[in-house]
Amino acid sequence: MTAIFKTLTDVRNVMVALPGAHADAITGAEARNGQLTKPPGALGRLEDLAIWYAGWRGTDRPVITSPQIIVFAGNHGVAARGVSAFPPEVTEQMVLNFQHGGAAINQLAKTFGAKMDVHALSLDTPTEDFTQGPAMSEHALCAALQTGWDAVDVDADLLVTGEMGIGNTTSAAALGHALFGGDASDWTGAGTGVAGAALDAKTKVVADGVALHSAAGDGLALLGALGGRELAAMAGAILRARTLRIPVILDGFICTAAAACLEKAHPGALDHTVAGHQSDEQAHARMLQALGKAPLLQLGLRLGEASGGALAIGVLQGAVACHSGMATFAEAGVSDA
Ligand SMILES: Cc1cc2ncn([C@H]3O[C@H](COP(=O)(O)O)[C@@H](O)[C@H]3O)c2cc1C
Ligand SMILES: O=C(O)c1cccnc1
Repeated sequence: MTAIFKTLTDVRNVMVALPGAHADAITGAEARNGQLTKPPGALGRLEDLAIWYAGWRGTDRPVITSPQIIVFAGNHGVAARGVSAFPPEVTEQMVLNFQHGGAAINQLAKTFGAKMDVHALSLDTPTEDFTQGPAMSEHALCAALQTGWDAVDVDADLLVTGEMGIGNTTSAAALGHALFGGDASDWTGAGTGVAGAALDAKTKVVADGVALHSAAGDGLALLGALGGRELAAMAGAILRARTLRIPVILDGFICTAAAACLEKAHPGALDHTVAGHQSDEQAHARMLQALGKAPLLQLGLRLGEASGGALAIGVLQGAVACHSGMATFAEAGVSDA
């Protein structure tokens, strides 16, 4: 299925018709898991992961051959408020770095055999400062969702979405606060290294933005009011992956905030996703908890770019390789209990 997003109604129409996992494949994978040459449960969470992956791929013995990583980049009007330790031009400079293979995510994509695509979204036109009005119009939001939707390789069998956008931890914090409540300080963190009075000012920007837009509407409306083009594109890609039954590994705080908008708009929209890691950005743990997602890794990363999600590809590859490649007790002639 493909879709053209002209208005948010078009997006909502897709969200009410999302496919689920294949029940037969789950049943088959559970049965196979019970016959593999290991004590029951000895592969811990890898067993659940493999069964989850099998369900979405529709086979009890899946393989992962074509992981895709997509990094979306966008610029933020709110960056003019001094909310980042780095200037906005770094967004475009890092896009060039991605294209030349020099960023952390390039090395991780290569390490885990993933195809990596980079999409820069209107970098010369930052979103509006969300303390003054909505970050994006409905038209701009839909265009960014569409970019993400179109970026997914229909032949991929695993997707990781990531981002680059100076100022986007402020957007993600505002979304967390608007979607899940609490105080602005619960959701606002260091990002690239903001501390002290600058962190207090960043927290106030988050509080002001959420106060202005708290009545914007559902998760999609809040994504438009407080998000950024790269966040909307990640949401669009995650949604497309769901329609294609491509499992998704979420990256850090910003990716999770974008994904959370989908879950809030339509509970269950993230059932085809796992949390790749828990970022060091202080509010990521809270956001994962609110979504009921237990991270696969916790390595103290606070980078974004899809880096934590990329590392988790290796964990999922390991889980699926064991599940699909191991001998059963009967095949190996090993006595079971
Ligand atoms: C050189 C560099 C590379 C990055 N790669 C990811 N980010 C990360 O930092 C930014 C978010 O932090 P804040 O909200 O504080 O601006 C995002 O671009 C994110 O992907 C980077 C940041 C920098 C400076
Ligand atoms: O968790 C993240 O994705 C993150 C944290 C800090 C800075 N950039 C990204």
